[in-house]
Amino acid sequence: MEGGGKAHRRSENEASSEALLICLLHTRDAAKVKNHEGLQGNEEFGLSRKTVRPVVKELLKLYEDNWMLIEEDNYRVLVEAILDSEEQKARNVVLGQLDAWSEDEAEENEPFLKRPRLSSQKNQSSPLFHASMPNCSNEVEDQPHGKQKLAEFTSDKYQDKDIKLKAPHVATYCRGKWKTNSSPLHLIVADQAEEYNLISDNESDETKSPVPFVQMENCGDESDLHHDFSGTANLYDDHLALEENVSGKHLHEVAHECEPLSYELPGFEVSLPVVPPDPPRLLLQGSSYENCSNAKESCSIYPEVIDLDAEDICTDRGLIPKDTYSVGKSCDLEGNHSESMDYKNSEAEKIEYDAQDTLKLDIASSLEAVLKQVEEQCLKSYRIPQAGFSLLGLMKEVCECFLAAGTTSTYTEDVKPENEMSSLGNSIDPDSEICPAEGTDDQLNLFSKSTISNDPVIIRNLFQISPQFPRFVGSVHLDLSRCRIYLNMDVSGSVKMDRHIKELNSRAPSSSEIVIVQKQRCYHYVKDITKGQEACEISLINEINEDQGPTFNYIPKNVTYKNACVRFPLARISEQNCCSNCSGDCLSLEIPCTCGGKLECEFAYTLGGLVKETFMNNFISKSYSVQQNDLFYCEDCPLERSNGGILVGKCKGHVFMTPDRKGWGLRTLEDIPKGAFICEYVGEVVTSRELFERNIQNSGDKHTYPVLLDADWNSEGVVKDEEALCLDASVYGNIARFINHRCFDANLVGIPVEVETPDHHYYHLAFFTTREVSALEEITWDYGIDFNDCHPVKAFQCHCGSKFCRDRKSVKS
Ligand SMILES: C[S@@+](CC[C@H](N)C(=O)[O-])C[C@H]1O[C@@H](n2cnc3c(N)ncnc32)[C@H](O)[C@@H]1O
Repeated sequence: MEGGGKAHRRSENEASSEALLICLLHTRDAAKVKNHEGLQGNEEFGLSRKTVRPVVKELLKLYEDNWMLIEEDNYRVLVEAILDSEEQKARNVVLGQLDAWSEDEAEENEPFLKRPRLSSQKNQSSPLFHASMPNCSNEVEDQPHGKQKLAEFTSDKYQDKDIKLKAPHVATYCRGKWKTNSSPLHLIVADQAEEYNLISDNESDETKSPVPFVQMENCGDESDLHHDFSGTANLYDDHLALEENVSGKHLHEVAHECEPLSYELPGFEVSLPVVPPDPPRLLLQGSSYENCSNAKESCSIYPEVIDLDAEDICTDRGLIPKDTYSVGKSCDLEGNHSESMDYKNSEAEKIEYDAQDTLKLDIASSLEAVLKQVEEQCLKSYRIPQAGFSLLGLMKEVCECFLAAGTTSTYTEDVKPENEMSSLGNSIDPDSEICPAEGTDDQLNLFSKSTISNDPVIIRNLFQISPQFPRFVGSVHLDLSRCRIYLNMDVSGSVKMDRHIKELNSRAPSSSEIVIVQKQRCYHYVKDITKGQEACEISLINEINEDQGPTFNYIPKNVTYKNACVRFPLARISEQNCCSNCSGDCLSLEIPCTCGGKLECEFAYTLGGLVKETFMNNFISKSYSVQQNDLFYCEDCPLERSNGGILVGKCKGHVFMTPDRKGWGLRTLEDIPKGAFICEYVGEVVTSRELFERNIQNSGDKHTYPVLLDADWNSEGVVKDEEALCLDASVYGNIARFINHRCFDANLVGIPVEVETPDHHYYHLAFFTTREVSALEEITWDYGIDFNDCHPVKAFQCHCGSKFCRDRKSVKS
């Protein structure tokens, strides 16, 4: 029944539409069109029902019988579709190459390859950015633009009540003795659920900016990844897979998503079905690494060269890609790459593109005819005086404009390349190598070194400037068909162009080539080193060398190794220091609970969850004595919350390879206020004896700087060394194991915090910021090492860079 009803509606719509169209052609007045009764059969404009009907039919099919979409903008869609259809018919006659195409076929195929740009869309960026992932477009609508999964360190949602803080018992082992370290420790934590927007607010405006990142993120399965890397195919798909894309969308959305690149230059529309897929579907970026990581744990994120070589593109049916054409690469844990994108497996497969030989226009063999045709159309459509007009000349001009724009990063209003990049935490090295081109000819190098700006060019802007760019199939003076454009995809997934376009002497002239090459500097990226064990993802990135990260096992919480005794008799704990009502929000109580009493009715945390400044300052400056400190515990401190997964958020810090010989380090991607909880130092709880044995086994090769927990500090006697508890994060640990040392002026302090009930009474080491920390700043803590003392474990040479550096050797060198 439903089907019948639908058919009925369609029929009605068709009839109405024909009438409306005819009326529209006559009046060009939507108001009059509204009242269209009795207009059926009007053929005043020579448009027969036969002409109109199939177009209307297709439009209705395309818009799922949503007549409103067709009706919008004074039926412009319909009019354009019919005109296109008629034009196509005319072209077919001129070319004499479309004999096999029946009129109906032409009507069916052509109108939907060219989407009318509504006047309101004139200033919009290329809709291709919206359409890069046909199979994902529906999801995109619901996603925030360019949101990156990063986390937040601040904790303004904390409603912590009392926390129980103890004196720091971080210690180092020296001369067979543990030294309690009065220097702070530190560490990192991520929490909360504020998403990080990779693009500016402006950019997230749909009308101004593409949504490359979003789209890819939303398509996070493996196949999507492949799409990412094979952007060319995607782009092509976007044009051709119109019908697959437009399900039930508003016309504006549909047009925005599906409009072909060739819109501005009408001549290109002819070659839409046969032009090679638009290469830099830059949308592959953002997502590429995301998806790559989704599929695998880590990867080298860059695709292999995508070379749209003539041999790859031209087939016996014209410029149709071979099966192997799209060459997105995926990678496995070892960074091995494998071909991941098979054109045949792409969305384009759905398109009647190369499947049934329906396209018989052999443009490869008649490029001149096509150009001629396009020129004619340009002349006709734009009333260009014929003398001197040349399509290739026009293309050249566009291309040169693009190239010129590419030398500055200020060619679009909404481009903020540096900001974008820095917000990603990816430093853009001005000295980074430009990928060498084959057949380099300095004379043909469009960008001399001196004119190359250091600013990255975000590729999407390229499309904003010249949506037709990938479609250049020839040139007059500058042989664009032989140019390669080198694109780099940075670790954030953004594609940057190296503004390095060179003509290739060695290449056959009939191909457009877009080459995506991996930057020579090796990047390594792991999306989430926690493997999903934390509430937020914590990525690892190496922009410095090929090190792919240490081998260790991520654990979100301490684990107890063998003999470590973490269960202490309750009798050892001063009960009056424990608050039985601590499970609630102590901070909100009018009369502070017992927990606060021990801190002179001062709670350690602000309502925002930061460690209070007074407490912090006291803590840092105080000379701690174990026995002077009371035992506290609290179930609602930031640390506990993070352990309980309450602080669900997206990590806003990551592990990175330091450039200054410290190995891996940890840095924030956001500004962090003073007193913010960063993370806990997590590792294996071992006894000092066990640790000693480990060090022996490691033959002193490994630098292990364990934290001495020394939990039994409330007992009367002195804790024996062999029973003292330590945290060893060398094999099992969390992100804190990546925090490097800095002498004295580190930006973190480690504060012992008790978060468990007394029968699990050892403290946790929580790291808090000692000052405001800026985005991209490395997070450090003072290990408390006496570099000039002998140490059972081979000490590293300190490269902390602090003017207070205690390592004399380092200071000298
Ligand atoms: C807890 S790990 C920190 C993460 C470490 N950088 C890595 O790559 O895994 C401590 C080790 O980092 C290195 N390190 C930390 N701070 C350093 C500094 N200021 N100068 C030189 N090396 C440092 C030392 O090798 C030390 O043994």
